[in-house]
Amino acid sequence: MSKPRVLISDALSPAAVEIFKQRGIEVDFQPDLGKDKDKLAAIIGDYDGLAIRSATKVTPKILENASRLKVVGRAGIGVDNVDLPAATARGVIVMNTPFGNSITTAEHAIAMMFALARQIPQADASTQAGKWEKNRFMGTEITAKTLGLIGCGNIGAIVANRANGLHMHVVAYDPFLSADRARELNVEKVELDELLTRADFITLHTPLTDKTRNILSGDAIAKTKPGVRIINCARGGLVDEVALRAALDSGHVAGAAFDVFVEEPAKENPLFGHPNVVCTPHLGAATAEAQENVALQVAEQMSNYLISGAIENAINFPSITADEAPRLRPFVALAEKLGSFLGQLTEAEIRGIRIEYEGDVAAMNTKALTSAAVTGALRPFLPEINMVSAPLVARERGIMVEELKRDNEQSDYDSFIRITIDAKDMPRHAGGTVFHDGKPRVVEIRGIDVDAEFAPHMLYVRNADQPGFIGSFGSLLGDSGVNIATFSLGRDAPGGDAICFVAIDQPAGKDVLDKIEALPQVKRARAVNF
Ligand SMILES: NC(=O)c1ccc[n+]([C@@H]2O[C@H](COP(=O)([O-])OP(=O)(O)OC[C@H]3O[C@@H](n4cnc5c(N)ncnc54)[C@H](O)[C@@H]3O)[C@@H](O)[C@H]2O)c1
Ligand SMILES: O=C(O)CC[C@@H](O)C(=O)O
Repeated sequence: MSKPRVLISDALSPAAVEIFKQRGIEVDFQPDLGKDKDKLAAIIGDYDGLAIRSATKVTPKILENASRLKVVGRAGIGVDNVDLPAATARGVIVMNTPFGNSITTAEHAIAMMFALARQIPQADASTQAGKWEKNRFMGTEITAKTLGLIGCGNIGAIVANRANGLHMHVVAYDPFLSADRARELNVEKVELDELLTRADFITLHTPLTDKTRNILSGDAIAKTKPGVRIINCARGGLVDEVALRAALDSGHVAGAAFDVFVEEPAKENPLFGHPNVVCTPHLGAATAEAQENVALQVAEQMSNYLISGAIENAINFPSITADEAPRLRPFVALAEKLGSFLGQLTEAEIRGIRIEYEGDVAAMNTKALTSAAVTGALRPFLPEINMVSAPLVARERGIMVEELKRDNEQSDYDSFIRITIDAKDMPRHAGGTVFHDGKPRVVEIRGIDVDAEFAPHMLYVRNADQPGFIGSFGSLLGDSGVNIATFSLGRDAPGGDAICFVAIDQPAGKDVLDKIEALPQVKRARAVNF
């Protein structure tokens, strides 16, 4: 059998090359190739593995040409340069290295805070220009100031630790930060509005998701303390750059230090040119130590997978042995999709996730299935979660994960999985099974029987069981140009609570959802995607 071949298309530490060679893998190291997407598309078909940082974009076009590609390894955390659904659809495992560069990135955020407080880049430029402007650069002390952390995961927690050492008071907004973890980190858990009004410095450490995009919007920036300084070493798009520029121009915001931008590479940007702005070109992870860590880790993980099939830190697949894989796969999909359905409906803090297994499925590898359920439930908030890290991520955030197994005397199905998300506002639950065709189906929502396959775009509607609803709902979708693919209905009693779960061919926009919610029988309407 020929040796597996790996392409490294970004500037990884050469330590990775050595690992691949030692493990008997052929390796091509072309550190600038990621910037040339046509050349990458032309040669990717020759490789079993692709090791990248952030410059290489793994697009559907690259994946179409990647006929033998089995694994993409990201030496770093964020996988937003990889089209995950396209990779998953082609059966390509995507791995990351969740912790290797966390300390380095936290240190960059702290360095940016000091650069802002003492205007070091500006003072350096002025001094080296021979100006000696001693009176121009009046700084601010960091000691006893309040640091507002938006996101308190791996990196946020390290920033909190360093800020405590600097005698700052740290307040944190993170819906997944438990009271115990906040105490352990010596941070005060607060809501976002309170953080905005209290913080002298704000630093962002969340992923970019639908819920965090523009978390510092113009409105949010307007609520901040006059003279606040803002640091973003997480992801471009968390802050509205145009609104921030206006707030810098007006003097409301005293300074901003950005490592990441809405468009990267950032050649032009609304923040550029402002005297109180400090920018770096996505250098958060750029230390020799972090790059060595992530390169070694990604090379080990990819080699293990290519040689023995072992899966570690995969974003899109659980750790499963070769024997179990075929039987488990449809139930993994069921657990993840049920979890994802409930996670997408949940806005409030999640306290617990319960997974009940009934019948044959109770005798399977429920650990992998529970990880799949937790991954699905938390991915709307934590897009980088994977099935390996899901139990730890839940534990660290104080989310209680409970597994119950029963025989199927009570159930109509050979195998049945029910998931309950216990959120601060209310519990939500749904159950499903896999039919002989191997397709996962939802068969119960809120205790009401339904029967629906999952589809990429769906509408979930809760309504009162009253005449006229189905007609007006169907007409509304038709008038809005939304085609119904499948339609599943259920109710608890005639004239009682009803549910409809509808697969649609086009995603439904907010305008359509607003119109559905305006129908007199409707209590709630949500778009969910799988
Ligand atoms: N600049 C760089 O070079 C660089 C390097 C490494 C990581 N990063 C980025 O830093 C970010 C944080 O990385 P991490 O390893 O700490 O991730 P993490 O998953 O450990 O932590 C992210 C935290 O954000 C929280 N969060 C999610 N949604 C939220 C919301 N709506 N409001 C508030 N908090 C929310 C989560 O609960 C979690 O605790 C990621 O976006 C990552 O890609 C950037
Ligand atoms: O590879 C890099 O330089 C950036 C890495 C960083 O953005 C990450 O998400 O790990």
